[in-house]
Amino acid sequence: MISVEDHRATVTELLGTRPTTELALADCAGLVLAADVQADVALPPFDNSAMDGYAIRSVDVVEADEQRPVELPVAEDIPAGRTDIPALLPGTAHRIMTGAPIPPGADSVVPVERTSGGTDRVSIFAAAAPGAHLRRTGEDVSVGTLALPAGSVLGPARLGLAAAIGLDRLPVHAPPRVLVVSTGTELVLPPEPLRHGQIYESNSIMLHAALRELGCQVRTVRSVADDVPTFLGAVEPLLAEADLVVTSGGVSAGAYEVVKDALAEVGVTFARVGMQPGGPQGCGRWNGVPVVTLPGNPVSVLVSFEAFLRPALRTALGHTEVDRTRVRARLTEGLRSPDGKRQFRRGHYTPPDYGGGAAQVTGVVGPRGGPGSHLLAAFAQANCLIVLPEPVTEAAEGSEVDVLLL
Ligand SMILES: Nc1nc2c(c(=O)[nH]1)N[C@H]1C(S)=C(S)[C@@H](COP(=O)(O)OP(=O)(O)OC[C@H]3O[C@@H](n4cnc5c(N)ncnc54)[C@H](O)[C@@H]3O)O[C@H]1N2
Ligand code: MOO
Repeated sequence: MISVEDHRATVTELLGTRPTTELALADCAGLVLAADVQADVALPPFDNSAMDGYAIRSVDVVEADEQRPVELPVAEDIPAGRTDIPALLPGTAHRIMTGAPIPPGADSVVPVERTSGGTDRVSIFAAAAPGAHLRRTGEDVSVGTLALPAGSVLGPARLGLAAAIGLDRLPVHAPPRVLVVSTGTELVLPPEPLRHGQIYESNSIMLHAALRELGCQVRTVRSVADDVPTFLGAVEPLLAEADLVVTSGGVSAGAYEVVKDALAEVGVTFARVGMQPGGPQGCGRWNGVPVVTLPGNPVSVLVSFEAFLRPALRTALGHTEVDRTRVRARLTEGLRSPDGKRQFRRGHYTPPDYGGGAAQVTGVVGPRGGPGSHLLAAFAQANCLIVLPEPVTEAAEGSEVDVLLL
């Protein structure tokens, strides 16, 4: 039996590091930037108005108040997008909209609410401090500065910044093309009705969702019969277009272990990992393509994904944070775990309540469902995995345990 750490290290090494590619911004969400990005455009690119109102010289309205408004002729109208901007002459105003360039000569903007709102002449009801409601060139980003360092995870704000400085593509660690293959003669797909002995296929849908969350491109083959020639015939032609193959099922000790039977021949190795669920695992290369074989039980599939594939793929994609957030929490009920195996129980974590009189510092966690690896509905109610280390056989109610937040 191999340890969880050893198998995780093997899978991580197998997947390696993804090469760099350039992708359109819309395809970069969740990926990791592969090189520093300098700004060639300042933000804002020009001095502009933060308000709809009137661009003025502050000296022209120092005396203005509600009782004695200052009236100015409105010389120009400057909507956002106007590119020819006439200078402001002393004793005049330009009507201006939010985001429009400040005319040369103006040093302040009076919001429309503090004026009569006129288009020929305007009464200004309040003095304006120099610089009021102006957004200065480069106050957010100046030309030549580092806008985004390599290693940045490209979330909405960072992609927005890249777009704002005029980029339409970014260098990222290329998302792998993952081929997901579910095996099992018992598997059927809707709308086919279930006959006794059949079940609906669900593992490929879980894996697809989990892989998409990491930014992978996913192709699925949803129900391959437990027959070696059928399996090879369905998967081998697709290998050339895959950077990784992930299979489910057919790897334990039965008489019809299609994945094991087909892939042991080509050099994929199979072993038992000291964990529950997810004991039977395999990995290796098939025609040079990395293959990770997961056990078929649905809960085992998703727990194996969390334990091995998620950290390996995040490493491959250039993330520095590859693990789930780990917290300590008090068990709301006692749990048992097999000796010598790391147990991952599905749980529901409630964070500490810092309010009120008796502030708690530790959250609480309770299991969802038993240890059985077929209990998918219980997993669907969970928000965490409770980790009971290999030597632990009992964790009492009220004791502190490690929790991985999903
Ligand atoms: N004699 C032994 N039997 C089993 C052992 C063992 O060590 N000795 N290990 C058990 C453990 S632990 C697991 S996990 C499973 C893993 O078996 P396989 O990887 O060969 O998976 P299958 O037998 O193909 O399927 C297991 C289970 O999951 C259902 N399944 C499979 N694929 C899907 C899918 N795509 N969607 C939904 N459900 C699926 C399948 O119908 C089975 O019920 O072996 C134990 N047995
Ligand atoms: O190890 Mo199996 O994955 O428990 O059900």
